[in-house]
Amino acid sequence: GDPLPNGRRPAPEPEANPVPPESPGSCCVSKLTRELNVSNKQLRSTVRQSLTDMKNQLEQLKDAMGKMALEEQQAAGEVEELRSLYRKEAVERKSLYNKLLELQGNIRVFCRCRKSSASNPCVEKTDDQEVAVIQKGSKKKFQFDKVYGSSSTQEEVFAGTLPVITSCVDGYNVCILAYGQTGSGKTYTMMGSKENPGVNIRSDRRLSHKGRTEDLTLSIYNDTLNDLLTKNPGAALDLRVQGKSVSVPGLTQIQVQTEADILNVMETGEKNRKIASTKMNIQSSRSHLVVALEVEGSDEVSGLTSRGTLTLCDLAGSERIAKTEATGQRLVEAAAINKSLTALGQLRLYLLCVIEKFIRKNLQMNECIICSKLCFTDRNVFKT
Ligand SMILES: Nc1ncnc2c1ncn2[C@@H]1O[C@H](COP(=O)(O)OP(=O)(O)OP(=O)(O)O)[C@@H](O)[C@H]1O
Repeated sequence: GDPLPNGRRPAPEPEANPVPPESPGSCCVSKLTRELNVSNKQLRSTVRQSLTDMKNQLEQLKDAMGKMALEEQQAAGEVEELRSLYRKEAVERKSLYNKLLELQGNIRVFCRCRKSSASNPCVEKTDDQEVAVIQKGSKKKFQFDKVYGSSSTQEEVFAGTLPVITSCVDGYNVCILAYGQTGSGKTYTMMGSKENPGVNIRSDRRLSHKGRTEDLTLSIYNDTLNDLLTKNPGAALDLRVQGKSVSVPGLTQIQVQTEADILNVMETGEKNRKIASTKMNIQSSRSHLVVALEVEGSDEVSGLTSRGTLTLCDLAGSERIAKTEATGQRLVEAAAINKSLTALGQLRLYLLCVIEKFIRKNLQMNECIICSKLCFTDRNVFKT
């Protein structure tokens, strides 16, 4: 520069950014900064890539969910279609099943033989539908819808009744009657023992598995109705007939679900049953025992519900009065028993005539055979 007035030269101007002499520490920092910048860039690019991938995946997920919703809608439609088909099939199956039972005979008679003893006439099962009774040297044969031999088990007899018992769940009313002379095994067949239960307990068990069941138990003694499940079993009840329905107002009704409930109801009923002795059997039951099971069945798939009643009757002994040599109260009982059994027989005849009329009208037949044993002629006279 130009010399100053005082002859001195101006001091040189300092540099705007003087570059400090590089120390070993600052060299390391700049290297690290560079590296940091590089990894920052890489990280940004990775994050950008991940975000793009996630976006793509979200799009795919959205597509998949849309497809699933569509498929679900279609599946729901198919399920509804299958449900309605099932409903139709269930109704058809029930109707065919029950028609089959009707064709086999709406009234069926089974015979269960007991082991013959020296004092009893010899009863012998000759085939599945025939028994022979040998008495005083002569042999008489009788036909039934089914014959159970003297070695038949409780399971076998129950299996024979099972098809009609199953109808109850479909809303049909079914009645099973045990009929026979005193000591012939009616109570054994219907009630059985704790270890080897009969039709009553087995059907109760079976039906309580299939639907909601309610038990009613009553006895009929000398034309008097007694509720066997009430705390006051001696009180007589009335029978009410309204149109086609018969009811006993005030009859105790107990809901049964478990096996313990069933046994409890049966035991209470049995305890309250009037038992008196006769000449032929010390533990002779002198009353008819009626156990009615009201079953409400519902199909969870189709939503259909039905209500049926299974009536199980252990009738009083059907022996002849003269044979038992009954006198006094026993004679009164025997007369009442025989009167009610005769009424039952008359009802059977009436029912058979109704069935015959129905068959003639619907099938236009002049002559028909019902239950394989009864033959009707044109004048409503029947022969066995
Ligand atoms: N199939 C059988 N196997 C074994 N024991 C039987 C059989 N049938 C009946 N009994 C026995 O015979 C006896 C009389 O049977 P049960 O009481 O069932 O006759 P019942 O027809 O009900 O008589 P009642 O009319 O007097 O009531 C009972 O001790 C019973 O256990």
